[in-house]
Amino acid sequence: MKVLHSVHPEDFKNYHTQQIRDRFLIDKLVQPGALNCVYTHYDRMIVGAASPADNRLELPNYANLRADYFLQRREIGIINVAGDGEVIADGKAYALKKLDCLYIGKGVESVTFTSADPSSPAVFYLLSAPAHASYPTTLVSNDEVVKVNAGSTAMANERVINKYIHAEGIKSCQLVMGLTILANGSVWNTMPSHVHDRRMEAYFYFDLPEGQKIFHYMGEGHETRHILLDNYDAVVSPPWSIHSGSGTSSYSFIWGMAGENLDYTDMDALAITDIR
Ligand SMILES: O=C[C@H](O)[C@@H](O)CC(=O)C(=O)O
Ligand SMILES: [Zn+2]
Repeated sequence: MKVLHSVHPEDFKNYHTQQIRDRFLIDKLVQPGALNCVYTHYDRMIVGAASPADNRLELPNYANLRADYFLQRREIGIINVAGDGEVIADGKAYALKKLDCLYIGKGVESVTFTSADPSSPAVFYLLSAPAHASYPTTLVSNDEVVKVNAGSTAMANERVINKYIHAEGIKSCQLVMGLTILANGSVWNTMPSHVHDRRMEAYFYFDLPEGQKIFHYMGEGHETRHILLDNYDAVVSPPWSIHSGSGTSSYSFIWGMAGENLDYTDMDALAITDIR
């Protein structure tokens, strides 16, 4: 499993384009018929994707983990962003339509992924953090999840925030996870920007039309840089970094965090006029 190491904010100021991409970009995650994971040293979050074709994919026991099985000391959040699929956790099957979320707790030994129709395969985005207690495996569909309206058309940031795994939602040890859908014509996410020193974050962009790009902004609020992303690219955000994006089209993205707490609202906002 590929490893991403942590970066100091003073060093980041000197990074050129390729260094930023090498240190923070997680691309080529989604590959037909394959499961890929990247181990980050930001709160030891593993970022992955499973896209079964006509095959069954298994969450592997990576050598990096030195564990008996993947979830021996970990929990995982799974969101499907494409065709209908199924996840089987220790023999129990869960059907996930697009935008449904499954949490699987520490101690589940076998996790497998399949697509209902190989011509319209599921794409399961995966986030896994270390866990020290076992919480029940829980499926929450997009129909039943808590939705929060944010932004406005005038600011080109009208969007719906869907919160799945957090202090008042699906119970977890440290994983916080959800997804945000931009309204047609809105292109700005997470603007005004914020940081949360107590948690890292990873963004995974999807439903970006072919030929379009995401400008994802990162860095300390007074020292920002950008990185250009494609559909199905993920990017890690260190605790000292803003994480905001604008697209050349509307899009959606999955956000996920791990760290000190499960409080979604524990954020320090920056005034738009203070961003440099
Ligand atoms: O810490 C929370 C995350 O950055 C996201 O939930 C923000 C987001 O989805 C948005 O404003 O659109
Ligand atoms: Zn955030």
